[in-house]
Amino acid sequence: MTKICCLGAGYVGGPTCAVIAYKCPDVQVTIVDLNAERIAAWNSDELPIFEPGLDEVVKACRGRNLFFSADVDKGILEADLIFVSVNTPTKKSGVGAGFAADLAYVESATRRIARVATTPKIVIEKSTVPCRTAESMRAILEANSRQNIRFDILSNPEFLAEGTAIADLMNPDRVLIGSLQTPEGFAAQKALADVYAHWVPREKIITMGLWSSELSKLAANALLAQRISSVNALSAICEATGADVDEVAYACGLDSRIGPKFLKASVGFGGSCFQKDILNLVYLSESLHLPEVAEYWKQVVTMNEYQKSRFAELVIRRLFNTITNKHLAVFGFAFKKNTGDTRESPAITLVKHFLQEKAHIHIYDPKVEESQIELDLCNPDVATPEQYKSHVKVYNSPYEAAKDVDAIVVLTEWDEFKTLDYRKVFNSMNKPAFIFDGRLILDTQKLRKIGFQVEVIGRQA
Ligand SMILES: NC(=O)c1ccc[n+]([C@@H]2O[C@H](COP(=O)([O-])OP(=O)(O)OC[C@H]3O[C@@H](n4cnc5c(N)ncnc54)[C@H](O)[C@@H]3O)[C@@H](O)[C@H]2O)c1
Ligand SMILES: O=c1ccn([C@@H]2O[C@H](COP(=O)(O)OP(=O)(O)O[C@H]3O[C@H](CO)[C@@H](O)[C@H](O)[C@H]3O)[C@@H](O)[C@H]2O)c(=O)[nH]1
Repeated sequence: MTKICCLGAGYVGGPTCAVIAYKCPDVQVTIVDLNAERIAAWNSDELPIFEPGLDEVVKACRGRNLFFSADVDKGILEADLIFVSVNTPTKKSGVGAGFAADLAYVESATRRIARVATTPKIVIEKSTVPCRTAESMRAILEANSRQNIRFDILSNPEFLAEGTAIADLMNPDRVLIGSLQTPEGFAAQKALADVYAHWVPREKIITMGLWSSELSKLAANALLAQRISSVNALSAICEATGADVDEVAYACGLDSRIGPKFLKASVGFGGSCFQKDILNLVYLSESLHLPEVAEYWKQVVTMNEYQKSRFAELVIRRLFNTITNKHLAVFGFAFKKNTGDTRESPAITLVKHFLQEKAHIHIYDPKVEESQIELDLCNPDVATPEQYKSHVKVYNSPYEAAKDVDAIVVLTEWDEFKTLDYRKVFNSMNKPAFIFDGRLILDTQKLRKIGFQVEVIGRQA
């Protein structure tokens, strides 16, 4: 029986390896993590992350061929294939601070594999890493291995999006496997391809060299984020001219060369990946002495910041140029719908702007825990604990959150926001009652008929 171990039971390691176990009953999968609390949650009825369909997958194979454990060494010792799916955040200090990926977790995981392994291993980079990281991993493994053990390194970047992770994993557009172009590299590539081939058609499993595979992951995220910044840049032109950004995106998306996906204007993209991976690409370009290339990609992030500030300024301007002591309901705190993840959520930046203006914020999100909101806002970058206590309140219902507020600001595109009883909401609000749709999901005509003052990204009032 093939044995797989995954280092890192996070948003990627958990769902990815759970789906492997689900689709490959003949493979034993053990997901390990240094964080024992997270492992305990994976072994409980309340999984540590919310992802549609994940519960069913985990419950179907946990204890059968899927195991969650804090015993990292045992997982490494027993496995034939080891996924490294640890976090690679943007560096906060030192060389490359604010841009480069912090590879400390990848390195420490690699050193642990080298120290513990007693049999040959195929080590698979699942984390998103800068180009040529596999080379450093190989050097560490070869220099630190106790006996003369063979390690083969593969790059197998993950393309799942949160909120649709299980569907993406069950039916991926492609599975990418990079390896050294040597007979041993090809053999390792085949061993991993055979696992995916349990459910992914062979023609969707594509293979290439290590460096192309590593770079493809950064490139895919950069191209996706670039589309959003492009449509958001157009949204500013629409607001100034009377064009409608949804109509413009629709017209452009019908061109088969452009395609309709990822052209939804918004208050800005969030999530743990886009900004981090573009900054990583910017750093890589600078390191390669390609300043024009670096500047080009950096603009995608600059535009995203501009979009968030632009929206905050719109709210303040429409509320008669001051929101001091006004009450605003923030609908949605997650970075997108169908996830409880708040990493780099635009809501954090928007609330920061509002708190700087001394507004009172009522937050409602169907999936984000109050403790998470406090963690995100109560930090030196956003608000002091006193400010948080006196100016932020988290609610369990959108109706409660909207009571006695001057404005509602929609920041996440949760489906439930489309079908609320807005007459009831309107009646409970201060007048004039404003609603700002940062996700273009609401029926503005209906809202105006009720009496709301409505503002939408990418459309004139
Ligand atoms: N979140 C996504 O949607 C997504 C999608 C594709 C790729 N990625 C990439 O995948 C990687 C992981 O992302 P994530 O969102 O799952 O991160 P995460 O923070 O949710 O999970 C990472 C986990 O790794 C654990 N860890 C760190 N060092 C370890 C070690 N030495 N041994 C065992 N466990 C260790 C941490 O405790 C943590 O639980 C990142 O490189 C990210 O860029 C993320
Ligand atoms: O047309 C769009 C599409 C998305 N977004 C926003 O963009 C952000 C990212 O959304 P999405 O890409 O759907 O979610 P992620 O989970 O961040 O997934 C991205 O990042 C992952 C981590 O690298 C990759 O694996 C995925 O392929 C890539 O889509 C969110 O704030 C969305 O609201 C828009 O504003 N407009």
